[in-house]
Amino acid sequence: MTNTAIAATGLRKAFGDKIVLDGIDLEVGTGTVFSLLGPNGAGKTTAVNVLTTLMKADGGTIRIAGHDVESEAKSVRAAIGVTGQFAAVDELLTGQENLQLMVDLNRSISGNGRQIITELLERFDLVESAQKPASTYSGGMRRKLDLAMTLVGSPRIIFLDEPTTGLDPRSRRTMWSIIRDLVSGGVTVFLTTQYLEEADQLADHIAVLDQGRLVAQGTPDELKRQIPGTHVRFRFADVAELDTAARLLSGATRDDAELTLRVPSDGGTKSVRAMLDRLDEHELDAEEFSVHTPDLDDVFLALTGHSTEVDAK
Ligand SMILES: Nc1ncnc2c1ncn2[C@@H]1O[C@H](COP(=O)(O)OP(=O)(O)OP(=O)(O)O)[C@@H](O)[C@H]1O
Repeated sequence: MTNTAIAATGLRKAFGDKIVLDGIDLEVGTGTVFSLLGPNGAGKTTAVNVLTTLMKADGGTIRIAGHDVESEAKSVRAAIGVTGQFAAVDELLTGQENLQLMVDLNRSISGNGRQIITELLERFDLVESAQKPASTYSGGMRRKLDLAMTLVGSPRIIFLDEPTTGLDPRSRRTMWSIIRDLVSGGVTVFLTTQYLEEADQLADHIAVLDQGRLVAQGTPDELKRQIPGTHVRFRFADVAELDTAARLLSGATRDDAELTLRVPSDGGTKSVRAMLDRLDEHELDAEEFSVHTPDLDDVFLALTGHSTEVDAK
């Protein structure tokens, strides 16, 4: 048994002379959420297509659940579920019929198909609409049905290509909690998103894709620490304390009106503890204390030189 669910090395893909994936290496641990983050057109869907055997890479090797994507495509397909941006949902069929179709198509199902459908409808809160055509569903319901259809065969590795694009905040949160439940059940999730908050919320590991390359990889916190701007903020009871603290902590900038000090820091426990110890030595007690890390929008801007704002529509 391997602890790596997805491993890709030197992944390359071009359309004509447009290089979309320019030598990508990535590794996703079993039972973790990996988020491939990038703006529109960065190559996220292409990466998913190549990893899931839907498209042939021009170069590189990919192993999914220990199987080589090229020589063992069938085993790879049996191990994965894919939910794309363009839902597999048939608008004319009801929710239940869509799920039944997946059951009928999925020869590997061992259990009772009817029971699987009932459980999925309940789990995704779709029981009441189960007999209605999917054309009457909201965007959020359609996404849920699409994911439910992906789960019919109980895949252990799931690819979610922009699962919440276009959803309202409430439906997005519902989808997040469904994804978290899947992961707590041991499922590995490969998630693409243009929403930095989504990657921050869900992912154990984030890779930032820009112009065919991964420009950064790490945990959300590691990424945030890579860029300048992380700082620790203290608030003191009076100006005298603020004065003393400002002398003790190097690089601090003060705000006399707010009685706060802002001290550049990597936000790590070691450096924060050192600051607190220093204040403690002089019997200074901050009234408020917080570590500020930039959000992922800042990270993207710092790493790629452009924001995702205009694209994240
Ligand atoms: N079959 C194809 N033929 C030619 N060019 C393609 C093809 N598929 C994708 N591309 C191009 O490759 C680039 C990456 O597309 P891709 O869909 O992978 O990006 P993405 O990051 O998923 O973006 P989005 O968020 O818009 O889905 C785009 O410039 C796109 O136009």
